[in-house]
Amino acid sequence: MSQQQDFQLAPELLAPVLAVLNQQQDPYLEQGLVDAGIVVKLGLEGKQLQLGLCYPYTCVSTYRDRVMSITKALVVIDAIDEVSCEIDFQPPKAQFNDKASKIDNIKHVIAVSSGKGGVGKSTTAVNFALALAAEGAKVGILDADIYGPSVPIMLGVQDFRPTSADGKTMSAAYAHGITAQSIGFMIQDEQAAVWRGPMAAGALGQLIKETEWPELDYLVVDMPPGTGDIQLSLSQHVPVSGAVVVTTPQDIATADAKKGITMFNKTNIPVLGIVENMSFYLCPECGNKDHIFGEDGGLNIAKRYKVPLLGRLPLNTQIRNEVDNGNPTLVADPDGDVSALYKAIARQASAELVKLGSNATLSIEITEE
Ligand SMILES: Nc1ncnc2c1ncn2[C@@H]1O[C@H](COP(=O)(O)OP(=O)(O)OP(=O)(O)O)[C@@H](O)[C@H]1O
Repeated sequence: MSQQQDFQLAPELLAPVLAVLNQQQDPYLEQGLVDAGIVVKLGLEGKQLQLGLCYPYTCVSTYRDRVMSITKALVVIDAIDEVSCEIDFQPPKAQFNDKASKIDNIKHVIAVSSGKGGVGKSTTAVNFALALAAEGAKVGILDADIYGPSVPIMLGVQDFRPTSADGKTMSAAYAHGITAQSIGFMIQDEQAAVWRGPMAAGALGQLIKETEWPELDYLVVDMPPGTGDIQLSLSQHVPVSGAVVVTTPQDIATADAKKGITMFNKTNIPVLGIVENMSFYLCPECGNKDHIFGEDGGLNIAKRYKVPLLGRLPLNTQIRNEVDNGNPTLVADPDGDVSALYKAIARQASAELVKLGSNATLSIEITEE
């Protein structure tokens, strides 16, 4: 439970109110609202019920519908004519083990990874981070794709240069409501491409630990692609609460995604779910859905590894144009259908973290295969 309960109702009213509230199932936690610890405050003023809810996962865009449905159920009780509802969001703090070097200010680190390059991992990481923020969280993104940093361009902050007031820590960029750090702010693309493993690992460690992160609920880490390349020589400890694995549906990509899941399993990092990117092409002319890269690849992996399929994103010119021009879909079209898909992914991924509970956090220790 994220907050202390403050229930100030007479026992004869408290019982039916709690019963009604617990009949309301949380769609992600799959529990009644009371059992899930979401109901934190109850009081009565005249015939107005004062209800306080505190969600442990981000879901602001669903508040309105939820309050309407809760109110409808509660006003059936005689003593209640109306409901005044306050809603808060408090993610539970992850329990870091001793080995992991904790990052101050950051409650959860979520790695976004792909077994293979070019599947849209960075596009997904950026829109996922913005979706978590749109759903009510304080979010940062760390571009750990040392060999091909694309987050600066995707967020439209490629001209940002970190500064340091004390010579020890460096500032981060702030774009579209999220904080961003990237090696791309410091070096030219060609420089990174020739780095050897230890140098890249050192740079990544510095980026994480020496950035002045504000208070963050989630730090999304856009990992380098792959599991068997130089990325795995980045042997270090980063406390990670969970990983999101991005794949496209075709066999060659899903085979690599499986390797990614195996890597996370070996390092005890829970996989929060799979995102199937470029799932289908929806013809704007005739509405025909074409599964260009095959069908159900992501779904099949999700079933095989018993992890959720968090969402399926279409192959869509809008997604490409917007993110490649520094104005990702969540910013360019926040209320559109594609943004709704990213927000659903954000809600479910953050809810999966809650379901994992205090077992969630272990350290990434990436070593050579
Ligand atoms: N769903 C999509 N529809 C259309 N274009 C997309 C989609 N997702 C990503 N793209 C485009 O595909 C290209 C590659 O995407 P991105 O850089 O996110 O891939 P990546 O997996 O991070 O690549 P790398 O591993 O090489 O860093 C970009 O131009 C991006 O705009």
